[in-house]
Order: sequence, then C-alpha cells, then structure tokens
Amino acid sequence: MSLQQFISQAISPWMKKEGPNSDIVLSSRVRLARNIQNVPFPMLAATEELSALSDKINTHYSRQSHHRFGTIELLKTEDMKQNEKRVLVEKHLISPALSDESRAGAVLLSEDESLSVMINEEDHIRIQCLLSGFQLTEALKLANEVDDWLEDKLDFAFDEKRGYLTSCPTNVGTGLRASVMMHLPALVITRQMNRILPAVNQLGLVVRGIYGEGSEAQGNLFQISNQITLGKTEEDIVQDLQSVVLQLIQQERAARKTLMEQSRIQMEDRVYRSYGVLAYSRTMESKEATKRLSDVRLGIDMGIIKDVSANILNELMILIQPGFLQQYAGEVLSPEQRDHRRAMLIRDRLHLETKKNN
Ligand SMILES: Nc1ncnc2c1ncn2[C@@H]1O[C@H](COP(=O)(O)OP(=O)(O)OP(=O)(O)O)[C@@H](O)[C@H]1O
Repeated sequence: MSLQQFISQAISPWMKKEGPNSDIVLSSRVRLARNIQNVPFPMLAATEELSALSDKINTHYSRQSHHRFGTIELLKTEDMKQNEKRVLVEKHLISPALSDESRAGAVLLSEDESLSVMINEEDHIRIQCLLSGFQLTEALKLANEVDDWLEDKLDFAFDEKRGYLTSCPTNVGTGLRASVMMHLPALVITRQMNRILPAVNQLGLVVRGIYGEGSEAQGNLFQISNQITLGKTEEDIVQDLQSVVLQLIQQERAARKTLMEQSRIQMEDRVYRSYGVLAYSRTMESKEATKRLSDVRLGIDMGIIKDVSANILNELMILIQPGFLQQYAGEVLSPEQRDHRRAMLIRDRLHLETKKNN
C-alpha cells in the first residue's frame, strides 16, 4: 500500500469490523515499547544511528508478509508532507511526536492498519495493535506475536531484574500500555463521571482524551489505560484493566436504561436536536460537532435513531479533523473554511446514510 492509500480512507479497515461491546468500547489498543541493545535512546542517539535502525527495519520487514497482518509497509516521515503526517496522527497510526520531532522517524503499517510500529519515536520501537470493540486479550496476543517477529532480527534491550528498558522510566518492565477508547455519554449526562474518574485513577489507571496524553475528552470519548508497567505480568495488567472496563460497561448500560425509563422525551429531544443541527448546519466548530455526534451515536445505540449506522461516530470523528478536511480539500484551509467544510461533510454523510436506508 502506498502512503496515498493509507491517507485516502478515513476509516481504517479494522474499524469496520464491529468487535464485542462496540456500542460502548469503540476500540482496544496494546502498545509495547522496545529499544535496541547498545544503541542510545532516540533522544540521545546520533541521527546516523537512528537512520541505520530505520534502514535495517526497512530491509528486513518492509513489503514482507506477516501471517496475521498480511503485507507490511514501511513509510518514512521525511517522505511525507506535513498534512499527510497530520492525517496519520488523526487516524491514531502515528503520534504527534513522531510527526513533529522525530529524527529518522518511520512507521511500519499493515494493510488493515490494525498494526502500526513506530520507529525512532520516544523509544526505538513502539508496537501498536488496534482492534475494534473490547478485545484487549486478543490485542495483547497479536502485539506479542509482532514482538517475537521483530526480535528475530533485532536485539532488544532487556535487563533480567528490570525487564525491557525504555526511554521513560514509567514504561520500564513490560513496556506495555493497554487501553480502551470508551463512549460514556450516559455516565456524563447523569453526572457520574466526576465520581468515577478519581476512583479509576486510584486503581492505577489513567484516563485520557481521544488523542492520548494531554488531549481533552471530546465527544464523551475516554481513553482508559494502565499506569503501571513494572512488577506485574502483561496478562495481569490486561486483566486488571479488563475488570474495570467491564464494570464501566455495566454502569454505562445501567445509566442508559435509567435515562430511557425516566427521561425518554428529554433524551429523544436531545438526540433529534443534535441530529437536526448536524444534518442542516452550514458551519460547525469541531467541539460542537463531536458533542452532537456523541448524542447521535447514543441515539443509535439506544434505538432512538434507526436509519443511521453506528460506525458513523468513529468515521466522522476522524473525517472532521483539520488534517482530513485539508487533505480532501487539497489545500490549506483557514479555521472558518474548515468549519464550513466540516458542516458540509457531515450533512452529506448523514443525508447519504438516510437515503441508503430508505
Ligand atoms: N484504545 C484506543 N483506541 C484508539 N486509539 C487509541 C487507543 N488508545 C490510545 N489511542 C491512541 O494512541 C495514541 C497514543 O496514545 P497515548 O499518548 O495515550 O499513549 P502512548 O503514546 O502509548 O503512551 P505514552 O504516554 O506512555 O508515550 C493517541 O492518538 C491515542 O488516541
């Protein structure tokens, strides 16, 4: 696949498959941080050392076939235009750090985009597996397979006592961050999130926004991940996160049920009002768009709206980001132009959807 193919489709093929509990858990992610023995961490390494690593991975792994992921392709950030990198960030395939700061940065991507291996970001290697719905155990299994596959040709820095050595001490040990992206609108509407967030933190988990560290929770989407990487096995880390996520799923379901039983008219009004705004507005800021899209997705999941597919939130959340809007427009857009294009794109997408189903 060429870079153009990766950036031309907003919705990654893996996202189209609806995994377990995907009405609440949009996606599961496992990432493993790894470094190469006897090569300084990227922050301290010479550019030649980083280029040598990227070249080595290119030679051994690009255009290779992996039995689970199919053909894998290496893309170098230096070959990408600024907006192309931005689109890959919006699709969660590379991080802002790899896009903006990395020297000799590259990414290995599988055709369905469920595997992305960043090279020369904060660590030499960051393996990421993304799956639709609540599938943390499967994502861990896949990430471990890729880890073994890479270890065939690369020597990872590993210490008997400490485990995998990483650039940031918070990742030492397993180098694992497991996370889920959850849509929790009913817990927000019923004002339970203020109570739940500190409790989740106390259990050693971190709650972040849709674009990870430092991003705010837009559209009632919360990314929940482990904080601790040391002193526990990978399976235990995933297990602990899994049990908290299961409880959150139950609480969100209960809150949705209560809302439908006690405030049905208000919920229908909220959902249809947002649908109307999305379907007819002429200009829209991204903050309002994500809020309204969250209402519509809730309406779909609660059976209030029937002729719009549930995947619309996942798809539009990415399509309405600045990088994508500019990629489609083929030019740099001012904030006002983006708001205008965003409204147009959402309108078209919703009208197409209802036409398809009528
Ligand atoms: N479950 C998930 N589904 C989809 N995207 C996710 C999920 N979890 C994280 N992401 C995305 O992955 C990217 C990186 O997330 P984040 O910054 O939280 O973690 P990280 O880079 O692995 O960790 P660290 O902070 O240790 O460097 C962000 O774009 C984030 O939105």
